[in-house]
Amino acid sequence: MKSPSTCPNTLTVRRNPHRKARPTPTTNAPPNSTLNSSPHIPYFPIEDILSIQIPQNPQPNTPSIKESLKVFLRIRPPVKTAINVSEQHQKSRAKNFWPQNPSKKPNPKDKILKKKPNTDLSITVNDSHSVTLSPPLSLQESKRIKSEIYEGFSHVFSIDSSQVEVYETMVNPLVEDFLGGKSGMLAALGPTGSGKTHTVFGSPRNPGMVPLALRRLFKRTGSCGEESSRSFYISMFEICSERGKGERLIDLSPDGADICLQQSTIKGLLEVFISDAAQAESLIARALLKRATAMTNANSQSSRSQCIINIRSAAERLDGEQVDVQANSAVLTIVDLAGAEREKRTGNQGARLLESNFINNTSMVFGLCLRSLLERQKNPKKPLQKNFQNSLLTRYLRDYLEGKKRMALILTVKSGEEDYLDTSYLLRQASPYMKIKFDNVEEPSNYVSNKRHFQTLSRIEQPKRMKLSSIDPSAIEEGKSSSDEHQLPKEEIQKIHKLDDNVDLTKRERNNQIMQNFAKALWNVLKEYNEKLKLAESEMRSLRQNLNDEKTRYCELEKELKDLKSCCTCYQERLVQDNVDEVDTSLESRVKLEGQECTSVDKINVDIHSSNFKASENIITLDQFDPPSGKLEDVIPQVKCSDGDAINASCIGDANEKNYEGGFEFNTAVTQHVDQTCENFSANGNCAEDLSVMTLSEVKNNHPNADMEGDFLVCSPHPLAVVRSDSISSAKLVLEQRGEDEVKGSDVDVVKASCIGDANERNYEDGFEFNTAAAKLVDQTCKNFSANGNCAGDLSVIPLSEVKNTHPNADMEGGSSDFLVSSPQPLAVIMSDSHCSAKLVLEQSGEDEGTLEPLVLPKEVISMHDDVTHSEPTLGTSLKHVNEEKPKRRLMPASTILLRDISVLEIEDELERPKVNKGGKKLSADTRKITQGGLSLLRLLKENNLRH
Ligand SMILES: Nc1ncnc2c1ncn2[C@@H]1O[C@H](COP(=O)(O)OP(=O)(O)OP(=O)(O)O)[C@@H](O)[C@H]1O
Repeated sequence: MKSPSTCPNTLTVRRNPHRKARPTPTTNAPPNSTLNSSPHIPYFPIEDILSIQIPQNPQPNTPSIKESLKVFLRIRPPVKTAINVSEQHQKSRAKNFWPQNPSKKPNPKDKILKKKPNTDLSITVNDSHSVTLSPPLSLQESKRIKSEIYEGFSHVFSIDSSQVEVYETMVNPLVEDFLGGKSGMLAALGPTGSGKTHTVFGSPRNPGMVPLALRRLFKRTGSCGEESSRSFYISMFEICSERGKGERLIDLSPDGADICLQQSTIKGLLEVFISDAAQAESLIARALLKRATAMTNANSQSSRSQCIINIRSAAERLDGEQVDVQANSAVLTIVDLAGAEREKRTGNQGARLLESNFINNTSMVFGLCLRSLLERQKNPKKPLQKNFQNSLLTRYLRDYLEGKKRMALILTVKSGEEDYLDTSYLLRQASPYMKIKFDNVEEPSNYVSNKRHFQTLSRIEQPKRMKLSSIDPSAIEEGKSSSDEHQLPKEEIQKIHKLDDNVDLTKRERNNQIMQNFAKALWNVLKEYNEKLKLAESEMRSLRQNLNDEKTRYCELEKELKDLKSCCTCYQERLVQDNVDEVDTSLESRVKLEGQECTSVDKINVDIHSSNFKASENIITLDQFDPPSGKLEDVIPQVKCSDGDAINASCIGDANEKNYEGGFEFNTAVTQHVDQTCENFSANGNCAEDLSVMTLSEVKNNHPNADMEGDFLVCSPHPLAVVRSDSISSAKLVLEQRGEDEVKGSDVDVVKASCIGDANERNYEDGFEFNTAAAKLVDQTCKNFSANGNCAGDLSVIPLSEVKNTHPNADMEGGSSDFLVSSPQPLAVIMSDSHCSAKLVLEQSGEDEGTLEPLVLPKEVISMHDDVTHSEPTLGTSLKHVNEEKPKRRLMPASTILLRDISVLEIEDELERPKVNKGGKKLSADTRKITQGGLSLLRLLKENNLRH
């Protein structure tokens, strides 16, 4: 046994900063302007508000209210060793039945326990602000733990301090503040059995803080000395563990139903109207009976839940009636936390142990919140940890734990040596709390600043007023059975019924305040936006001005450019170059030329680039021309190969300068045919195609290897094309059908063909004959190919030299001067530039492409040209020479070159010749040269010539 005077050899002083609390505010609450004011609601001072310049930051001169968190320490006197737990249980059972009968006098038989002398105390009070904690000798020796001094407490209550003393020092200031309109919270913390419940609720003989506060609230005397007729609402609930897994809220009021926490608000919590202390104490006694308690090794009646009591004032009106000023009334909250437990000491097992965990966790979260608040106050940049989210208790007390509302802590510890560890743990944990300051807590609600008022309002809807209709009968009934004194007076009930009328008034006033503040904030925001808007507008105006300037400059430059272009002679060439560049990219797959676009075949706008055209207008619409006199088939025998029904054709016609009309006649015929074809094709919607026109010379400029001269190309690349030469000595028609569907199973009706016709001046008809034959051959080939449906292909023109390079096995003649007009997928027509030879190469694209052997045109077709070959040997040779220089790509068959010289055209002679067999059969030298179509064409040309 250690002597109390014995001091440890070494001493550690744990210093806490000095308390900087302001003196407790005066208890004289300012007059409640809200309640005393007339019910008339003033007009909304919008003008005044708008003229207000709200400072962005608080005035530096305004002193900020800083209050330290008040931390009190109470030491429970040591329990007499003779008292065992069961005896203690017997004793403490009375606690929960408190007050059994407030009128009942203390039983003189009740023994007052004599305290053991302080022989084995681990904690001693140094003064009203500090204590010394001494480890038991065993620990001092074995673990070399030294004594520690804890100081900085708001007040340390001596071991034998009475409840009243504690109340007066610790709670009464809070109560006075509460009456003055300030909310406040007191929380009791400490290890199990240290006296938290005793301090908060006490016993019938030693009423704790709650009953003492209630008595104080109702004992507030008026100026005449009589008791005031104040009234309050009280609510109580507990948070307990639900089978160790979750947390559960229980309303402890007599008629409490299910409640839940939403944000920081308890939904469904009943508030009971109380008008006198006895009634209130009775309610609390009944609530404590409901509270979860259990016997542990450390406490015979250990609280197993966190218990929260809220007292809210019902404001008084001048006429003496009470008004529910829930909107802005203060709340006094007292929290009795379940004590932290060490398993070793409590011996808890099973469900009890789970409860222990819940209790310890809650205490830990509560402590973490306080620490986080402290760290935030040390370093405002540090974010406030959201620890409060981890338990219902801390969520509910969030405003307090974030320093928005005042609170005080009462730490309870046991003084025994065996309690050293518990005490030490608590004091170490709590010692930093004293540094916590409240610098922005709410002011009394009737003279609050706007900001603080908002903070108050964040909790205003938290408690719900209990419906008297539901509580009264039970409360009065039960009150009768326990104590007649605790009945709610009927007059009070009647009074309360009248309260509802006044609630609206208060609410409206409150709304008014909210709106005013809201309007101010909104006005400031709007002002800022207005400034920004003005800035943006001026910026936009200058940008718009810049844009206009730029536009004007652009227009001027464009105009200048146009003028320059019109003056510049090389512009035309450049234009051609540009157009042909594009053509170049598509030559591999099709003949695609740029030019004027038309939306339908019926309205073909031909953009004439050539100055050879004498037409005064630059735009000539083909449909302006008279229909041709002859049938198209007469002019273009190839048409027959598709029977005219399902032909999707590309027609190319050439005409030279002199025979312009003839050329157009021809083209008109072609166009008409195309129209007709289109009509036929309109069923599958493929006819809406654009036509374009450009000179072949333009193409040639960009494609120097293309064997063309001065020709015109009017084309609708998809799928119609009309190419007109500016030389009447050559004409070409390309008939083409596209689309996979047409190919399949087609013989005559559905033809997938690529037909190329060449004709020179003299052998024009032959050329068509040849092409007709070629087309037929292709048709035939297509038929062969239709089985695998690969016949859909575009036309392209490439020189045979290229084919030779890539297809060395191809049986072709004419060397590099040959042309290949091909439908790469899968048809290819290769035509020689020599009249004596012509070839058709059938080729399948894709992987098989290289494996197919070129298809040689039947002899009878080739032989058609023999005469021509013989008659024009030099031209073929010369062409070869030309092509050697330009080995690459050519758009038109070389035969067109052979036909270029209009001067050798003997139209008269040609007209005299007999018709050619359209089937491509070999005819006599005199008759086979000109077909009926050729005759028509030549007739037209002649007529045109004659006209000129
Ligand atoms: N200051 C005191 N004076 C006399 N008795 C006290 C004092 N403090 C506590 N006691 C007694 O100690 C016992 C335990 O106290 P109490 O139940 O209040 O502890 P607790 O801290 O609430 O424990 P728990 O956290 O387990 O609920 C009670 O019987 C109580 O009457």
